[in-house]
Order: sequence, then structure tokens, then C-alpha cells
Amino acid sequence: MSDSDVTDVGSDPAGGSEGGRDAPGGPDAPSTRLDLGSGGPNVGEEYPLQVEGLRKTFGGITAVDDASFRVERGSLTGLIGPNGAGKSTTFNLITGMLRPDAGTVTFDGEDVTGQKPHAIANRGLVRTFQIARELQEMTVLENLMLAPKDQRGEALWRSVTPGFRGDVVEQEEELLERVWNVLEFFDIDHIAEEYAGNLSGGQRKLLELARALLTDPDMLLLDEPFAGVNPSLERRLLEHIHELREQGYTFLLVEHDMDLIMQNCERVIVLHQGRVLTEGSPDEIQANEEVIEAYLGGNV
Ligand SMILES: Nc1ncnc2c1ncn2[C@@H]1O[C@H](COP(=O)(O)OP(=O)(O)OP(=O)(O)O)[C@@H](O)[C@H]1O
Repeated sequence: MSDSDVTDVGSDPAGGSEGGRDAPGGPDAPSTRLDLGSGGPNVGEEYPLQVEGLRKTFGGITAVDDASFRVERGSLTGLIGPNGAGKSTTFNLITGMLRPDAGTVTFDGEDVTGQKPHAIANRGLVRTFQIARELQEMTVLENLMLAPKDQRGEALWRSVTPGFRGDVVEQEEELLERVWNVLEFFDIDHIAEEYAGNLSGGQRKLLELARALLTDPDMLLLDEPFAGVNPSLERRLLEHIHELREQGYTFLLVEHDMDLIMQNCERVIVLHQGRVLTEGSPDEIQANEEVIEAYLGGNV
């Protein structure tokens, strides 16, 4: 299957209003509201993610060098920078995949620096992952049933064990309802029984986002979610992201496509050589001489 196949996944993208900051409120925007049965994202600190003096070296290379920034709740914030600027390393430090040499990561007022990835995800700070090889041999539905953080995936397997059935079956039914809500929200209910390994690149990206959402996140970190996705599906993914943002989810997005960043993010943080060069609105960033120089000096 190729990316061009994704156009037959559900309805056509909303005409006219898609892709821009106005997309969620546009006349043709989908009206489905995602109900995960959890009351939606947490409404806590104004800046759920705060990064302070983050630093990481690899041998002689300083990948992240005293980086500090914060991300506003309910925003779609872009994290950009030339190749090698430290974007992926920053994501890995925030999500616990790497331990920082210095600095702190605070999420919803709690210091989560150096915590294990699953502990950070359990707090509601979640990144999307490529569908692992084992999961490619499972259906879309199975992938989603296994996604949640709260041991419900484990409970699913235990439900076949005598003695556990009562609560577990009830939990499983609840989970199934949430999974169908997510499938319908993304218009991928008709491929629920398809093996993940058979999906096109674009469909996989939807599944990755759907899996992340089933862990009840408050904030999602997206690392190039549009890579290899055709323009039609890119518009749909963006619409979903804008809708979720309207519902109060917070997004931090690493993306190389500058037009996409500038048209969709309300804040942009620029990394250069591991440091925060500047941050601001798309207009401010586009007019910033230092940013232009950093990009001209890089291989972008
Ligand atoms: N595991 C590692 N071992 C050694 N060096 C690394 C490692 N990870 C990253 N680096 C180096 O750290 C610097 C920052 O890399 P990083 O991948 O975070 O940048 P990036 O902004 O995500 O780049 P790109 O846009 O090209 O993906 C680069 O010089 C990179 O070569």
C-alpha cells in the first residue's frame, strides 16, 4: 500500500479551511469531539512543560546546551532548528529516554527530570512512537487496546484467565468503547481489523497518534509526524491536532517544514547548536535575522 491509499481512509479532508490556525472553527471542520471517558486533558499549570538549563553531551559533542523554555497549555508550539540543533535530544531528555547532564524538566509543577519514560508518560506527557515490529503483526484494534498506560493492556490478557473476569471484563468493555471513539474520531474505524503492518505510511501516523491519545495524555510531543505523509492526510492530521488543541491538549511539534510550522503553530522555539536562539510568534520568528542566519549556516 502506498501513501496515496490514505485518501480512502474515511471522509475527504475539510475543504477550504484545512491546515490553518482557523481550521477547527472552519465551516467544514469535523465536529466530532473525542471522548476518552477521562474528562479530557488536565487543566493545571498555565505552562505544563518547563525546561530549565537542560544540557546533554555525547563525548565531545554538546547536543543540548543550557536550553530553557516553557510550553503554554493548549498551545501547538513548534520546536525548530537546523539539522543537529538538538531537537531530538531535547525530546529524549524531556520524555526520559535520555538523562540530562544538567537542568530540570518540570511537568505540571512536578520535577520529572531523569524519570523513566513510562513514569513520565503516566503523568500525561507522552510522545508518539513508530509502530514496533511486534505491533505490526497485530490489527489496528489490537494496537489500540494495548496502548493505555493504566495496565488495561495487561488486564486484557488477564481477562482470559479464570478468576479475574469480573472487573476486568468491565474494564475491557470500557476500553473498547474508548478505542472505538478514537477510531471514529480519526475516521479509521473501517480499518480496525487491518494488520498495522499493512497500513500506508500516512495511516500509520494516524495510528501512532491514536495510540498516544489512548494513554490519556495532557501533552503530546510529536517528532516529525508528517514525514512521508501525503498532503491530503497531512491536512487531516493537522485538523485533528487543531481539534485536540481546542479540547485543551498541548502539543510540542518538531517539524522541518517551515511553512507548516508557521501556518499552524502559535509559538515557535528555535534551537541552534543546542541553545534556545529565540522564541516567539511565527511572524516574529520569520523576521528574526539571527534565525535566518542560523538556517543559512545550517544544511536546511
Ligand atoms: N547518541 C548520540 N551520540 C553521539 N552524538 C549524538 C547522539 N545523538 C545526537 N548526537 C549529536 O548531537 C547533536 C544534536 O543532535 P539531534 O539529533 O538532537 O539534533 P536534531 O536537531 O534533532 O537534528 P535533525 O534535525 O538532523 O534530526 C548532533 O551533533 C548529533 O550528531
